[in-house]
Order: sequence, then C-alpha cells, then structure tokens
Amino acid sequence: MSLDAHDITWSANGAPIIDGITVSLPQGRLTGLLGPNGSGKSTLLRLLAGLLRPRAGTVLLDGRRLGELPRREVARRLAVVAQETSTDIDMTVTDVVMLGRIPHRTGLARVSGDGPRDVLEAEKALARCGLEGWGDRRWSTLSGGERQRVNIARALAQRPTELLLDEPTNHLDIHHQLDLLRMLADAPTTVVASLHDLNLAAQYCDHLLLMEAGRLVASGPPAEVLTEQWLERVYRVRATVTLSPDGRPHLRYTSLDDPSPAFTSGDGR
Ligand SMILES: Nc1ncnc2c1ncn2[C@@H]1O[C@H](COP(=O)(O)OP(=O)(O)OP(=O)(O)O)[C@@H](O)[C@H]1O
Repeated sequence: MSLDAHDITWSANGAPIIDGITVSLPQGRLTGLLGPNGSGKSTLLRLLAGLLRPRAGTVLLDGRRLGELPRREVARRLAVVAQETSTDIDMTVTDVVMLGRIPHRTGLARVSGDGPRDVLEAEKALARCGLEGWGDRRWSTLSGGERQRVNIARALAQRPTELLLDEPTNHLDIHHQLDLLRMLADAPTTVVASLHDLNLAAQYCDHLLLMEAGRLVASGPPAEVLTEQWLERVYRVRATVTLSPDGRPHLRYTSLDDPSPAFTSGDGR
C-alpha cells in the first residue's frame, strides 16, 4: 500500500501552484502537511487524491498511475475529507456516513442499499469520532465541529487504505482536536493531514512535509522539520524550540515584526 508523487506540477492561469513535488507517504503513519496560507497544501492533497490531474509528473498508488486505475478502486482506497462542506443538505448523520460505504457495494447491493457490514462500519466509524447515538440527527442542524467529525466518520466508514484530510482540526475544540489526532496517529491507515498548529503536528505526527510557495522544502521527523531556521524562513516567525523527553519539538514563537522583549536584547528594556 503506497501513495507517491513524482515531480508533479499544477498551475492555474499560467501561474505555478505546485512546482515539482516528489513525495512518498510513509505507510500506516500520520504525516502532517504544513505550510503558510496559500503555499499549496490543499492543491497537493487534491492531486494526491486524484481530484486534480497533474499537468506534469505522476501520482502512483501501489506503483500504478492513479489516472489509469479503475475509478471504483480509487474510490474504495482513497478517502478525502475536504475543508468546505455544504450546509443545506437534508440528510441524517447516518445517511452522510453511509456515503462512505457506496464504493464497496457490488452487484445487487448497489440498488438494495445498506447491508449489515455497511451498518457495522458506519456504527464503528461514528463511535471512533465520539458520535454514538447521533445517527438520526439532521446534518443541517449540526455545528461546524460536529459536521467536521461526521465527515471524518464518513471517511473512516469507507475503510480506506489512504486517508487525506484538509485541515481536519478546523472547527474542533481542543479536546476534540487531541482525540482526533490521537485516533489518526493510532490508525493502521496511511494518513496525511494539513495542519496549522505546529505544536500539535509535532506532538502527533510521525512525519512532516513543509511547503513554501508550491514547493516541498523540508520533510522528515518533526525534530528535523520544525527547526528555528525553517520556521523563520517559511513562516517568518522567530521560534524557540525545546525538545520534550520523547524527542518531539515544542515551539514558542513570535512574529519577526514583533519587537518582543523575549527575543530582543540591548534595547534597554
Ligand atoms: N483553481 C485555482 N485558480 C487560481 N488559483 C488557485 C486555484 N487553486 C488554488 N489557487 C491558488 O494556489 C495557491 C495555493 O492554494 P491552496 O489552497 O492549495 O493553499 P493552502 O496551502 O491550502 O492554503 P490555506 O492554508 O490558506 O488553506 C493559492 O495562492 C491559491 O489562491
């Protein structure tokens, strides 16, 4: 089970958005995709998911070109949780989660609807997202964070081998952010998630990818990627990095434009 990109590019209106990225997602691990606003994280996730076709280069699933695989196989294998969700659909939580089971239906089940396995997977997925008993709630009545968790349950119900999530901690309170990242870190699935909270990325991810202006500028374990030098260059922040006993970095930062006493000297204060 592997998902790789080789020298992929993508552009819009002649401007390069993804500029020659080569990447392999570590199998069964949680990879954090980092980078400032507009650096290309969502676009890279869409390319890896086959939702966009690279202008050049290839995306390979188990060594086979994504564009040449049967769509059904890709729909079973890859699950995507995108950033935006529609607010006005009139479905129950169970209906939404069951969407994740559609690629698995074959033969008669395509028309006969949910089978016992589908129901079981949906219930398990809801439970993993702390949503037991929520099946009859109407989607349109859910809060932003509740919708986010239902969408993640839909992706888990799909039982993907590769799970791609665009800012999955968006809308979630800190308790649910920690629960989600722990669950993703413990899952036997290959997971890549774009994240803006660098300390959470450091705490839970096995592997990090750091993007800047459409390019992948650093990749590796958190302690190799979240360095003071990279943070200053890519995010324009001055950081102090300390390592916790398990070797994971912990960051404290301030903007380069902020003359904070913690980071200045000789100014008489
Ligand atoms: N279809 C498009 N047409 C024009 N520009 C686009 C298109 N898609 C993306 N872009 C531009 O490409 C850049 C990368 O966008 P992308 O959404 O991938 O960034 P991101 O790293 O996910 O940002 P954020 O952290 O703000 O979500 C942005 O400058 C965006 O405006």
